Amino acid sequence: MSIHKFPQDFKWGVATASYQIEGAYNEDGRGMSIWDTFAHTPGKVKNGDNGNVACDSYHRVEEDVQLLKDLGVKVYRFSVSWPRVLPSGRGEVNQAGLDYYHRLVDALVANGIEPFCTLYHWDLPQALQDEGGWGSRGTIDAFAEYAELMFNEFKGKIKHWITFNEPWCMAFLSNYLGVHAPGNKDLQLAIDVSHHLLVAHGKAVKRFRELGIPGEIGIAPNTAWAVPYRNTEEDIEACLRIYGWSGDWYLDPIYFGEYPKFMLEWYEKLGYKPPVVAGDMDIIRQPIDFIGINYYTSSMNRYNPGEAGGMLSSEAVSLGVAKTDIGWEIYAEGLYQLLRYTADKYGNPNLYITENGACYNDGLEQGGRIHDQRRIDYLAMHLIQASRAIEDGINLKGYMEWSLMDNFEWAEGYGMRFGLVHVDYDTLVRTKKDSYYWYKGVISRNWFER
Ligand SMILES: OC[C@@H]1[C@@H](O)[C@H](O)[C@@H](O)c2nc(CNc3ccccc3)cn21
Repeated sequence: MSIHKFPQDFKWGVATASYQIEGAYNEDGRGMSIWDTFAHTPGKVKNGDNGNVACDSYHRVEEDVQLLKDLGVKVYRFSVSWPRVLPSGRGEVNQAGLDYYHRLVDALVANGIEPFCTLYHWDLPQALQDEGGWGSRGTIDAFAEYAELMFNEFKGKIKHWITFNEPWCMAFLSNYLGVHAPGNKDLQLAIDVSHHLLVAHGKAVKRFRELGIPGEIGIAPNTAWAVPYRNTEEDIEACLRIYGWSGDWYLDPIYFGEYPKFMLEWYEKLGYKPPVVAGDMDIIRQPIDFIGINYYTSSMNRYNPGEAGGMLSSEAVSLGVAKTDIGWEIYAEGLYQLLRYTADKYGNPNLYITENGACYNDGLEQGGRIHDQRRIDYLAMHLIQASRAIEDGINLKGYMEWSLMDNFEWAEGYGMRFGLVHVDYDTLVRTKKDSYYWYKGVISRNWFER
């Protein structure tokens, strides 16, 4: 057994997202989002689930903040529903929507919890999608205006801002693979979306600086680590393309002002390229204060130019390790390798683990307890790697576990549970799981033994 310690000022937290927990999808002036449209479309989400009610967090601010206070977190990462504050995506503000986030932020601050605000966690106003969504350059300025509204409204209250959660999901999962809203399957569109969101990110960061908003701003790519099947150039390059796809493709323009050459050449070989307009790359490369790392799993990849290798000629093969209940392989070493790679490539910037967690669908036992020992084991394994990274000089500043509570798991619906707190979706009763108490202990001690 060893002791795993963390710095005194380490920011322990948990994360959620608006569409996954709020509900109240058609209340108090909220506009429709692309996820309302997608989830209401038969066949898109398992069991026909949707976020109409979700965890009803819109009506349970005090109850949920009490869960956060009891847990002892220093920060709470949540996202804002853009159509709740701007029902049409731009123009008329919905004051009731802003009031909800003021209630949440004021309750957090009153309980000594720092709000960590994600501006965009996938719920684009449907009105903007009707004009082309992220495939249209018009959405760039709409986002910049939305961001400016939120910066001014919460100036001094919210001091940690994330522009986008997982650009790869916004672009490729949603517009090339078609798994998420709006469900397109068009590679050039996905490349266009990637570029437009990067320009939107840059414009928002630029306004953040120009407005003199106190605090820090960053972005949270979902960076998948990949292990080469064989130590060959072909398999190593197949791995480079995997995390180049979801990480470097977004972080290189921000840190270096240009897309990664090896990925550009790959796409151009297939006949695709980003729709760069003069001046775009200078906007994108606004300096940011941190990178958010969302890490869950890794893959083992090998070169395969055939169908199994897909668009990147990179085929995933099993790591031969245990999987969580959603089928993702458990590979904690991948978290360390990803942190190392990111620190080495981008000049050891401040990093937060903005998401890390596990899907285990343990249910209520006799006596109302939920014994999710597998989640505790998963978290411990990954926190060991986080502590190792800090000891190796990586500027890891915090860890936000996904997620505070079970919630709407996108195309999987409510069948996949990631929460430290169990939610009964019939009664909406919250029940703390064993992992909640374990994580509470880690936070209070700032170390753990394993
Ligand atoms: O799937 C768990 C969470 C999800 O609930 C969060 O909203 C999202 O930010 C999130 N990202 C990942 C990793 N990337 C990913 C997302 C969707 C499908 C496959 C992988 C996992 N998660």
